[in-house]
Amino acid sequence: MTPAFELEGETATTHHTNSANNGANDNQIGFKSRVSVIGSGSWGSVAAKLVAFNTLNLSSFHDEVKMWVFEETLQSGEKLTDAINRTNENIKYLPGIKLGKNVIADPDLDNAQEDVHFVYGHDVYIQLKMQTCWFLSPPHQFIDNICKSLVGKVRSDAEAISLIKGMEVKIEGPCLISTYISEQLGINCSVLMGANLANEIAEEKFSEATVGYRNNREIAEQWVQLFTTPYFMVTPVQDVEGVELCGTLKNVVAIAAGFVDGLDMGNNMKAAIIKFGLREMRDFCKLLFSSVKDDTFFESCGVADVITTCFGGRNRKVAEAFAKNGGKRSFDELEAEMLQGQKLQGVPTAREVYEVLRHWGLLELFPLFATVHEICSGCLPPSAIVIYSEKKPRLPV
Ligand SMILES: NC(=O)C1=CN([C@@H]2O[C@H](COP(=O)(O)OP(=O)(O)OC[C@H]3O[C@@H](n4cnc5c(N)ncnc54)[C@H](O)[C@@H]3O)[C@@H](O)[C@H]2O)C=CC1
Ligand SMILES: O=C(CO)COP(=O)(O)O
Repeated sequence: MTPAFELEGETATTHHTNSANNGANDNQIGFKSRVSVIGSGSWGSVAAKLVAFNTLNLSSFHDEVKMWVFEETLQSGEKLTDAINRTNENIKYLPGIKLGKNVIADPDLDNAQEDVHFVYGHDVYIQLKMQTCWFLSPPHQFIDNICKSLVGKVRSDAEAISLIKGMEVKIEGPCLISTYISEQLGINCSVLMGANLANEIAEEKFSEATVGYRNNREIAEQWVQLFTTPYFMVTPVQDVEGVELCGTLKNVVAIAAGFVDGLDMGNNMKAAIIKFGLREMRDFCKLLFSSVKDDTFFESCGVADVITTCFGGRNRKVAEAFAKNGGKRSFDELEAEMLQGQKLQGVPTAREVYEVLRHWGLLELFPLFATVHEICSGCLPPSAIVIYSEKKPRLPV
């Protein structure tokens, strides 16, 4: 389509009204959606790269992708945001990878929704439902503060997608991050999960992912379009809870796999852990949401993510070191030393799952999940991943 209308220096995609009937034909104006990425860790940066590649080619989106950065000062004295904008690389969390010139790092969360006035100011019919798209990718322990600082600032028809693997535990029970975002910001929130080790996708090695959506297939298709590249294949699944819980719970299984590696117990044992883990993932999901579909476990967000994280993820790696040290060095210490600012999700998730299960009196039914937390918190030695008390097998066999 020939661009015919200039707005603030940018071309819109459809027809313009003349000044005499300004307003009368406003509903013919197509607006471009703007994408903001909230979070700039290794995965947030890769996600920005994927999306920025697509916004350049999709006429319905603004080229620019703003990426909110939790500001920090690098050892050189330079601010991380300045370094990203100077080099077009996230030199701390994803060094060596160009993000795309249209990715703009910004430390001010308010700027992530700056087009609100732009859109209201022109009082137009919104052709695209997804006028402002967000996706949120900070580690889950930080989402609370981020949402609080966004409350009341996000337009209600914005669409969000969460890439966060984790969950919130409230007094009344567990709460999915996507639900939490929806409740806090009053917007719809889909999820994207999958076997997605960030460093591999950054190097454009092939990977699959799953978009979990609630009921709007059209929105899901837009997310698929925004993320899909020749090396990143995205499948929509109408099971937001199943997709998100798979992404969340597999990190606990990966910690167990790391213990097995640290204890040099072999690949067969690790495969057993993966099997037990998948079973507990399924049971936990169904306990929380009977709507969760069996097929979801066979998508990238399910078995594929468990496998890749149990073999190549950070949770596995740090848990291996923890077991090798006989549990004498804490996860916090090892995480700081080995990951240099990157964050593990498996340890806090294991604690959260444990709290939920204890609250419901169901710990006995989830021996793998329970044992992982008890080891992480120092109540049991790493070897308890197989042998619990009195040398009885703790795993369900
Ligand atoms: N890295 C990966 O391979 C993948 C990660 N994920 C998920 O993506 C989410 C984000 O993880 P990553 O991008 O890997 O992060 P990361 O672990 O690489 O980096 C840590 C991030 O936390 C931020 N941060 C530190 N303190 C903060 C604070 N007080 N408030 C807000 N942010 C703060 C840092 O700026 C940095 O962006 C997690 O839920 C993770 O499970 C999902 C798929 C792949
Ligand atoms: O979620 C991930 C891969 O899909 C990343 O896992 P780790 O955080 O263990 O690296």
